[in-house]
Amino acid sequence: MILEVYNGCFEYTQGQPVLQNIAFHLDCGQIMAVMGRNGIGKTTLIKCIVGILKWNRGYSTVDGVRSQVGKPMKSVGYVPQAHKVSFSYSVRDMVVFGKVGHQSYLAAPGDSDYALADQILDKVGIYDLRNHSCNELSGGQLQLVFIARALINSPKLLVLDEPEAHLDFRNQIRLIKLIKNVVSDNNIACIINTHYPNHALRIADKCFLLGEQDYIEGRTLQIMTDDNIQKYFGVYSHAYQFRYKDENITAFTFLDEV
Ligand SMILES: Nc1ncnc2c1ncn2[C@@H]1O[C@H](COP(=O)(O)OP(=O)(O)OP(=O)(O)O)[C@@H](O)[C@H]1O
Repeated sequence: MILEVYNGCFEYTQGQPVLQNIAFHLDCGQIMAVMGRNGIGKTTLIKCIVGILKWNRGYSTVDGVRSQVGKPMKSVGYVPQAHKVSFSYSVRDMVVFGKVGHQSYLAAPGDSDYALADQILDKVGIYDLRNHSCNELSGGQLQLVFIARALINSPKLLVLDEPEAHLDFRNQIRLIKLIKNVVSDNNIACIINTHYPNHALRIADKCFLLGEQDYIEGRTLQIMTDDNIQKYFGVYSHAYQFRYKDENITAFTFLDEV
């Protein structure tokens, strides 16, 4: 087991809980999609797991180590929600400095760090951008840079907050294939916050559906049902199945709001 959340509770304002008695675990090689309405607490959950926020009650561990505010965990590769901000670094430096960040602040990156960064940039599909300044990138390109940066430390748990937000269709597909490959090739685990149920159905072993009063989690196909979509999103949907390249695909069409 790589991640365990035990009875996690969190509130920003006393008496107004956002997360209540959250409990689940994730094994190596598994991907979990976290889904729920806007403002329900998905990012808050992720921030508690990576130690940006402190659980009010309960705890979480990654690879047996409890998350602690102010102590970034080397075993976690965290990619926050994309914000278009200015970075004058080149793409390569941005990725390499992700590694140095876990070493002494005096440590300068070496040739092997840059070689590794190039390898990861190639894997993520943005090798050609390696010498561009991050300031020149689109929101989607910058998002891919941050994913490469998260991968440079060989994390055991990859935590992605709406990574597809700025990506076009082709890059969305490339990203979910990349996540699936990175997780299985390295036998790591991944939590992904997403507003795309079809992505969850395509890559997630488990789903976590967060509601106002409760949550459900379990195997993706058991959680992502028309009834649960109606209950947790207030939307009528229709799930359909088909085969593509020897794979059984399940996908949703949204029909109307409840
Ligand atoms: N720093 C903060 N202080 C007080 N309240 C906050 C803070 N950050 C978030 N909240 C509130 O906590 C709730 C959960 O926010 P969170 O960002 O976790 O939602 P989310 O499910 O990730 O939303 P979205 O899908 O829109 O990204 C929201 O009501 C939000 O307004």
